[in-house]
Amino acid sequence: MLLKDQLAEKISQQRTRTTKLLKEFGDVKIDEVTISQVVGGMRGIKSMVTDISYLDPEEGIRFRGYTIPEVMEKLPKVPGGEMPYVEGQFYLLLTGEIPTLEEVQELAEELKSRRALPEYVKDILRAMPRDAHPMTMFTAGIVAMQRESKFAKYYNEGHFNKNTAWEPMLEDALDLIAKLPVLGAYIYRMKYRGDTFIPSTPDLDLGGDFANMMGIAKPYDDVARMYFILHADHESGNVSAHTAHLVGSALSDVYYAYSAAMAGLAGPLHGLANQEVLKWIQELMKTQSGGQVPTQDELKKFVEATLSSGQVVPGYGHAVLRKTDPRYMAQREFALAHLKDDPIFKVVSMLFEVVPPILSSLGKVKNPWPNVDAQSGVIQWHYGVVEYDFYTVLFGIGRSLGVLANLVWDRALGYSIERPKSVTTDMLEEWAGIPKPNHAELVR
Ligand SMILES: CC(=O)SCCNC(=O)CCNC(=O)[C@H](O)C(C)(C)COP(=O)(O)OP(=O)(O)OC[C@H]1O[C@@H](n2cnc3c(N)ncnc32)[C@H](O)[C@@H]1OP(=O)(O)O
Ligand SMILES: O=C([O-])CC(=O)C(=O)O
Repeated sequence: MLLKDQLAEKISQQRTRTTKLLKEFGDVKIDEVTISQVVGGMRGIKSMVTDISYLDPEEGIRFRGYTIPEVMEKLPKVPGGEMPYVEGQFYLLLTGEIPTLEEVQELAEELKSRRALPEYVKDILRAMPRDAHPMTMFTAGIVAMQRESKFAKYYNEGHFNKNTAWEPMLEDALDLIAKLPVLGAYIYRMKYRGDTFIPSTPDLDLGGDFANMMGIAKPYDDVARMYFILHADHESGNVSAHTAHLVGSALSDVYYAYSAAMAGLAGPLHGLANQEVLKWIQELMKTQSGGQVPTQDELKKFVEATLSSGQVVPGYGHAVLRKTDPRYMAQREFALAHLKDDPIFKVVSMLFEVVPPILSSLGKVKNPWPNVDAQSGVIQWHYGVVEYDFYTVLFGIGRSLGVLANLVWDRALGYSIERPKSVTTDMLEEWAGIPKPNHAELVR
């Protein structure tokens, strides 16, 4: 496979760099840590390494050094489509090189041969209560497939070797990336389309086949491609990527690591926010404006009511970004071209004007601007995926591209088991110079 040959070459170059850094410069300091960082979710601590993507707080994500518009322009496009091959994004993330059409098509063919979902996974999904959340089903489906792991087999047969461990990891990553769209579409059609299934079609690329299995006409194939490419990676500290890295660092295979990552993505402060945005807009449209597009004033009141009830405004704010998310802008551009008159898109656009000044006025929100989740659901809704519970599954299909590329590289570079040090509150107080509490004072 062209991908594997190119990757092998990159790995050998990168190993030299990492070995030199560790051997000759291992003691160089790159950060200092404060109490507020330790208590506050390790925000900003430079403690992980990845070359797959990098997030600048002002600019947003770059995939292997390329901005979103560059990726969209440079990756080979699917014939007859507006968007690039999703497979090309995986090629880029894994190797750092923009693939040729031939390289992407070879990878697409390879993935097609790995799509089949084991029957027992379908049985497990069917045995679950139909009202289980789609992310519960998605996560369960992934962990159930762990018995297929080629890495686990290689390890269990005693073949583990730091030089070759990336190869069975790559095998597992290819298998899982190929199967996730099938798993996602199966869950969708089982849960929301009365058990009517559409088989995978071998002549379609990953994004095109996903649209086919979902049963949604063009341009949903391009919507799927755009969605998966944009959600592929967001450097390594976000909850889903970090979880996969952590779990994988124990030499757990791709299935264990990615199902754990999906459990994190299912949290409302992370990936689930895209479902929350649509749910919240639906509530607004039902209760405040009788199904019509609300006025700016109604919108302001609704946002203020959300905040005063102690909830966050979903789709706004970010742990690292300090500007509007370029993934929001890329999807907004698509929406302006394809669904400009959609009433929900009008609300989404009005929120872009109304929410930031309100959040800024609170004086505590570090980023009042929208993130990716504020814009993705409306596009899905427009093309008929109105079951917003499902949106995080879409995110999970896309996120596999970056997270699994990282897991392959983790093994290629022999990264260690992750094990940061925890400290006690007594220790923090001592470092802060706070006198030890006197028992008599505490009782009073
Ligand atoms: C794909 C993704 O995961 S993107 C993020 C998706 N999540 C969301 O959209 C949920 C809404 N947003 C949020 O809850 C937050 O902005 C997060 C979780 C994304 C980031 O959290 P933090 O890094 O802690 O943000 P920040 O430092 O700005 O928080 C400071 C304060 O502002 C509040 N805040 C931040 N964003 C918002 C928001 N959208 N609405 C209301 N309050 C907010 C925080 O809750 C915190 O309040 P507190 O001090 O009373 O606890
Ligand atoms: O970077 C983060 O913390 C959250 C996010 O936007 C993502 O993972 O896509």
